[in-house]
Amino acid sequence: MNAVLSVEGVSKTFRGGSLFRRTSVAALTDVDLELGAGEIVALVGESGSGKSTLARCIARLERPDAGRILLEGTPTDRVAGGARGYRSRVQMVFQDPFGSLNPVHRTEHFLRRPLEIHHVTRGEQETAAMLEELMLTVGLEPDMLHSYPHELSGGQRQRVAIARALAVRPQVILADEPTSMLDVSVRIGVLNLMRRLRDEQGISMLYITHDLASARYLADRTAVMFAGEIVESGESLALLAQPAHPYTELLVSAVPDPERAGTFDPDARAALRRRVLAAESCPFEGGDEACSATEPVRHQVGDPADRHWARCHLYRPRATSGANALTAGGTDAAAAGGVLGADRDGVAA
Ligand SMILES: Nc1ncnc2c1ncn2[C@@H]1O[C@H](COP(=O)(O)OP(=O)(O)OP(=O)(O)O)[C@@H](O)[C@H]1O
Repeated sequence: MNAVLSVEGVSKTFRGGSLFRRTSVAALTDVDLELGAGEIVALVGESGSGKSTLARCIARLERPDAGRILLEGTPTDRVAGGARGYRSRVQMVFQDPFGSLNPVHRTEHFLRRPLEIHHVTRGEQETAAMLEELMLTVGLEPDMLHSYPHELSGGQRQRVAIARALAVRPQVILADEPTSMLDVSVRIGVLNLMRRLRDEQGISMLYITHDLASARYLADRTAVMFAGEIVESGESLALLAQPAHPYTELLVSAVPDPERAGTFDPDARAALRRRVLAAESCPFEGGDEACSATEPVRHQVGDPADRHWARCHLYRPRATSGANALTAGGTDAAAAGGVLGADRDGVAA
């Protein structure tokens, strides 16, 4: 598959502290990621693993210290039309639909502005038609163009934010936890909208989430971030059925599974999770020494068609995949309903 977006060896360290007590956080270390045309890739990992920093680097809101990001083979800072040209092709949708829409403006304002700034439409008639089309595309009544944000529900606001991103006809949408602040009942609608936009308009998406079940439901591929590195990646169904990195296993084991209650020890998992969150080096058994001696290489996992790999010294091929909460209900959204409803802490708790 030809990559629309390629992230190659990107690193980013934040430096801070006082003159006498410098601190630094390696938010991203040598990250590689590809997004194919019309592909949805989920980026999963716990809070602080570097997901948003990666999205912000791709959106040119942060500058990487090393590595490069290419849009159809062109470095992002050399894309025709400069920053505005790039932004018309790569749009970001943020987590907070409440904070991202200025309360003093009506919906129409949010959609009209990008049309005008990026010269998408010519003349009032074309603009009015486009405004209506955008509303219908995201499943909102055109009447709501006259509504203020406080008159809309959270789900409706996030649809307006998505319509605003669509206004410039982007090739790529970076969606940073777009459903985590929405009521459980409307999350699935927003995920279905994103899927429909990919199917109908061929838009590629990077979907950042804590919610593994929604990654499985929506994304063709899933990449797992741990402490600023991508430690595992593959077709979502294969990866989540057979997690190979111990960190992915830990995330999967946190997904509520009424059928398999008691198959893992919650105390042991909580203790491991505390070690993971405090970790500066690999906290998994035997990994620390091995990882500081040599970088783990990528191991292919399972069928090559699944493009599934993991980077871990502990990796050993397994004969069969094990069932877990994410494999129990097939791809049916209803089966995953309880899990799609997990809060940002639901997976991470
Ligand atoms: N502007 C900044 N200055 C200093 N440190 C930062 C900055 N932005 C992010 N960080 C740090 O970089 C690390 C990665 O943060 P990032 O927000 O990318 O993680 P995340 O996986 O998106 O987390 P969350 O899911 O909570 O948004 C964290 O340790 C964070 O504290």
